[in-house]
Amino acid sequence: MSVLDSGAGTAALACRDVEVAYGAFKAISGVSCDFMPGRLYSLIGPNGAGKTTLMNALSGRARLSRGRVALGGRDITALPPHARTRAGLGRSFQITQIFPGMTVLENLRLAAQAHRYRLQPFWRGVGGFRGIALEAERVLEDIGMGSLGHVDAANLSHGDQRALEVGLALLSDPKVLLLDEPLAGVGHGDAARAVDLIRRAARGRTVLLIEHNMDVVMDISDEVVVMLGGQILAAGPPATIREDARVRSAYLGDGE
Ligand SMILES: Nc1ncnc2c1ncn2[C@@H]1O[C@H](COP(=O)(O)OP(=O)(O)OP(=O)(O)O)[C@@H](O)[C@H]1O
Repeated sequence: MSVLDSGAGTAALACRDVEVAYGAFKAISGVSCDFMPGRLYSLIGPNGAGKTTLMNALSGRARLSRGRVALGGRDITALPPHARTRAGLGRSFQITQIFPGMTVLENLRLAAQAHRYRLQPFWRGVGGFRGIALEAERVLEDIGMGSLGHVDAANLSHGDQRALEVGLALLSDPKVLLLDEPLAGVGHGDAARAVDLIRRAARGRTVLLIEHNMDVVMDISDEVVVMLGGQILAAGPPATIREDARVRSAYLGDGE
């Protein structure tokens, strides 16, 4: 099913006629998408195409000048980012949100605690603390960093820091996960591990990924959404996108 189809069951995340304007300049306009449950989507396009702006519009970090966003059929257009997270929309944290001077496990525990507190502000008790510790340890294993729990987060390799960022996003167990360039700065040797992590993170959830590495995009995606000039140029399975003449001339054929 194409991301541009509508009315074919409830999308995990959807937007309709979304526009984000900075003054007179429309960074994105007329963007409508359905991201279906359990599927992995990559958002591609040349620099300045509007990929990050669309992701910000979905996560609540960019103000819409027009359009709607829905999560599991519920209109979340008016919700701020933290309320969208609580509703099941996760986004990978930026590297600056990892606390250096704290271990990997402490970072995960702190994020788990913050998430629980947002869900239930008057949450208390030893059982709760135990739950947090278990959640942090589960995610630590999920991101393949079981042996690095006691390492200072500041001393992690770039690849491990990106993996920890994904782990922080997984603590809220989101139904939909937005990942903005999770492979950025990851060395060639770590890329296969990062791809494996994304695949595992995608199990049972919808993932939307911004990624510049075309080999990874074509390998990992169920569907590829191509943006150009603030609009969606094409969307479909990797094989279809690879053969699309408009996409080739706009993007794939431009030497990237
Ligand atoms: N806060 C802002 N104020 C003004 N213009 C902005 C702002 N944020 C983004 N833009 C502009 O909106 C357009 C889309 O930017 P965006 O970052 O979404 O593109 P992108 O596809 O993510 O690019 P890249 O691959 O380089 O990250 C660009 O022309 C950019 O300069």
